[in-house]
Amino acid sequence: MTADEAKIEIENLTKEINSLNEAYYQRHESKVSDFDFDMMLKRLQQLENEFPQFKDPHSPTTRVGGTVNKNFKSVKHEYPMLSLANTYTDEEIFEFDKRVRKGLAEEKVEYVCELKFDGVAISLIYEEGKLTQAITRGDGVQGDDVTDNVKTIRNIPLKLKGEGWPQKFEVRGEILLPLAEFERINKEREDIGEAPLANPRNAASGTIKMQDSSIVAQRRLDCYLYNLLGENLTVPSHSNALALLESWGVPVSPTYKTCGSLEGVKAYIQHWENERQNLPVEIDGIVIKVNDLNQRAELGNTSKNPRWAIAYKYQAEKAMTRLDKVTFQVGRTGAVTPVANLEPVELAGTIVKRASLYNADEIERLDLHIDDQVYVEKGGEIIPKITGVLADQRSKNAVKINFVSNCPECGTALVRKEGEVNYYCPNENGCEPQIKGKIEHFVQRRAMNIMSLGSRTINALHKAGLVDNIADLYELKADDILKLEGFKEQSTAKLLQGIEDSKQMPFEIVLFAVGIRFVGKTVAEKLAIHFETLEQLQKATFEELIEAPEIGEKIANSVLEYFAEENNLSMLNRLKSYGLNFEIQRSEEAEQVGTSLEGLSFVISGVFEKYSRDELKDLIKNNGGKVVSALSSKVSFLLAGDKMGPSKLAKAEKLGTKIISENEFLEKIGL
Ligand SMILES: NC(=O)c1ccc[n+]([C@@H]2O[C@H](COP(=O)([O-])OP(=O)(O)OC[C@H]3O[C@@H](n4cnc5c(N)ncnc54)[C@H](O)[C@@H]3O)[C@@H](O)[C@H]2O)c1
Ligand SMILES: [Zn+2]
Repeated sequence: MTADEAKIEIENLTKEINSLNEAYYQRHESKVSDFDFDMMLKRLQQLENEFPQFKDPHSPTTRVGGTVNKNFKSVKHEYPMLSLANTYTDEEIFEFDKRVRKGLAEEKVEYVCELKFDGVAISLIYEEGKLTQAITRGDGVQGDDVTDNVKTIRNIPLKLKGEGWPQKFEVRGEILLPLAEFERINKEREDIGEAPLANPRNAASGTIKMQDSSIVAQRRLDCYLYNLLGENLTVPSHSNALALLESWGVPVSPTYKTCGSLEGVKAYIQHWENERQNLPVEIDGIVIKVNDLNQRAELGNTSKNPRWAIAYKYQAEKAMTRLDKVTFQVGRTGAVTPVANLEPVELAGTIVKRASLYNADEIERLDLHIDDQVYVEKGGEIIPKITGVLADQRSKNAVKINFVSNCPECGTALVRKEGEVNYYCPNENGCEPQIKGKIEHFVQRRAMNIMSLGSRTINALHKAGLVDNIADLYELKADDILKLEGFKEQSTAKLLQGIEDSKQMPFEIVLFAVGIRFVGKTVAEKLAIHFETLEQLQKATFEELIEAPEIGEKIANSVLEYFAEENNLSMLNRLKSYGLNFEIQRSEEAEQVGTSLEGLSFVISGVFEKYSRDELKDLIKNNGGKVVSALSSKVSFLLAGDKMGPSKLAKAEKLGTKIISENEFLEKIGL
């Protein structure tokens, strides 16, 4: 390689890696696989070693990849938060061990092996046994203060157990989105027609940087801690430090192991290579660390990594195959998603025929052509995805794949709303998959649970002209159903009974089942509890909607749009006339325990520390008080939490409504 060639390659790699880092750390997106990324970085390192004269002083090989975000207060780390050197091969583990022993003049070395959790790094600061600050890694020198968000993570202790902790210390670890939770969130996103989150790691890093802590709290993040730092720590080794953390109630994964030799390290790597499938969280490898803290100090750090540790990464399984074509699916909400149809190929023990392509931008980014050779990979994603295209193997006249401009089902021109990645078919009431999808959504187990109504029956009913929307279900007659193929007396009676039983479903389920965009199961529950009746929900203004707990602008707008549609109103009216529930059923057992609030009415606003808004609501009612949703001159108190809207405060002041805090309120009822 000539110097000129090296210069060009160094420049190109530097540029590309910087841009991948930016996507990864700022936008929580992986444009290439981690393996490809690591290989690019390694190549750059090699070239820089050979041609140091062309090395950019800010080269990504010398810096920790993350960045600091302007939306958070940035905090300088007391001790830099470094990255880890990584490898995918046994030989390099061997080399690492050799380097370590040489650096320690052939002293005896003990290693601790840990799982390499695939989430986001976090540093927690405890003072007097209390959690006072949580900071992201950022660029390694300074990070973002995300304390409010981290406090919502249930297994992170806000107060330590036991005693004898140093006055101030730091503990570092990884915040993760458990796989089950990742799947739950994606199921819910599917319910409301939103694109799924790509993988647990990117979802965790996106979540921890959210501005609204209440949304963070809904996503049940988890955390494992693995590093204790501070002045005047008396522990001699890392394994002692881990034991100490455990005794204080800090969540340490019990999977770590002390190994006296490289053989032990290798056995650990092998064990977890298979066993990791059974973990509730994702790992991307294991970390090997020198145990003795004095030896660590002797070895020291480079500008980017400690010299006393290395990560062994497992490679995601990958396969190459041919792209046959791209088909376009229309969902219940009208969202059109592209799917890659592949020549079947084996990947991680299963045969893969399809891969998700997410949206139009993804097709464009991959620059896909028919018959392309593509790489498919299974990461945290359930459906495999295309991670690369062999563009140089493409024939000259290959046909480029473009996103369709009309609905593949009904031909209507697709629309793309500003700020959204998806294209939609706007023909809500005339597009087959949307019509059937809405009915399927309504009857599913998690909604109205009419299990006698499968998608084949829905198809048949629709084809026979009996059912065009969910309200039509309640007008079905035995005679009509009996005319359908395969229906006898008994199956017909069962179907009608299932429909009849669904009338008992509570309001919050009905609200979810009717399929308002962005109103998933949890959101429907929140809306039902807050507004109590359909009538009140329907009357709610934008301001009143966003006042409801955990309801943001996007949901508020979608609810408003839904009720502005004449078709929806007449359908709701029909459902009401058939006897479906449109009012919350308050449990009668909620006993009244006191009368101290009799004759008083309350508006609750903001975020509270000790009780949720619903709990506060119950406390008011149980003590004889009344909760109302809007301020007026008749309201006795505004129970105000954090982050209350300024307009509400101004209104209360104008009306002369008394404002009380959570603590004052609790005192009032003797709690
Ligand atoms: N696909 C992409 O586009 C892209 C872009 C940038 C970075 N990346 C990936 O991210 C990596 C760089 O990120 P990085 O600097 O955070 O390195 P890293 O994630 O490979 O390793 C360092 C991190 O590992 C974590 N970790 C998990 N378990 C640990 C344990 N038991 N002990 C110590 N640390 C533990 C810590 O958060 C630490 O900061 C790259 O190697 C690449 O794989 C991918
Ligand atoms: Zn259509």
